[in-house]
Amino acid sequence: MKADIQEFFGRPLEEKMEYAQLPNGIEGYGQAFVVSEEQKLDWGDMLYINAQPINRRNMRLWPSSPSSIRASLDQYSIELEKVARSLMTSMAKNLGVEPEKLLDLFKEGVQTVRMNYYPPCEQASKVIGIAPHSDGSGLTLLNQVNEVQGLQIKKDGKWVPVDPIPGAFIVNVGDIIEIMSNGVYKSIEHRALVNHKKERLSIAAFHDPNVDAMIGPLPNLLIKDPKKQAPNYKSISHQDFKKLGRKMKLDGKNKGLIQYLKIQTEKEE
Ligand SMILES: O=C(O)CCC(=O)C(=O)O
Ligand SMILES: [Fe+2]
Repeated sequence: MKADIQEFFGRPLEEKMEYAQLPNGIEGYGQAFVVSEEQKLDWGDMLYINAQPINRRNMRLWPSSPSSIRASLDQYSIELEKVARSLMTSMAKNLGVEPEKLLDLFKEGVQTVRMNYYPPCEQASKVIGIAPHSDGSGLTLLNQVNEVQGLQIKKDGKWVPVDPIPGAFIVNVGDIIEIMSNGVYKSIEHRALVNHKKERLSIAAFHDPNVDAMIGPLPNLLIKDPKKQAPNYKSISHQDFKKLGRKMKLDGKNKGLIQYLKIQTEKEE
């Protein structure tokens, strides 16, 4: 997977443009979160594909060269889905909820894969690879493809670098798990910086519930713990969640969709 994607991004622009995003779509080769003509663009290209369920795949936008890339993506998608489910099983247990209550929402779940390519930039400090955001997913498995540092997470108000460890995945809790766990698990705000000499690549696999799922605090969780009985987030259909998410430019976690869905308690105000 790593070698294939590295090769893909190294191909001439004309070839990559064969898989260019269609108007008003984000699937394919291009840039994410472009919502206006005026905004400053992130310093990176991406290839974004729908991976699961299989009927959501648009093979027109899956590169066919290098010749192994489709098979690699397919295998990658299947294996990562297993990892995500196993992590969610542990998370549900940790919440005191039967794993099926969470896993059922992710059955026939939507998985998308976003491959990021950040070219080097002489003036690296003046640009950003990917602007601060929390993932709108359930769970993200992030793979830093080469050993160029760039990812940072926000911890206690400060940006902390996450060093790439060969063979390791970074697990990001996304907004959907934050909502489903009623805020017990918090989605993580992160961004990617650009290196002034070296290119950087990453692959993010986003694991989302199935298209018909309702996104809201798990009812069983609310019943179980009397202290958590009040939902801290509004419930919304998965489809509306995605529609709203797409309209928002990446602008940190505090202004994102998760903030909009939060039910403010007096304590926090
Ligand atoms: O490149 C990275 O390490 C982060 C990518 C990312 O946050 C994303 O694709 O959502
Ligand atoms: Fe992200």
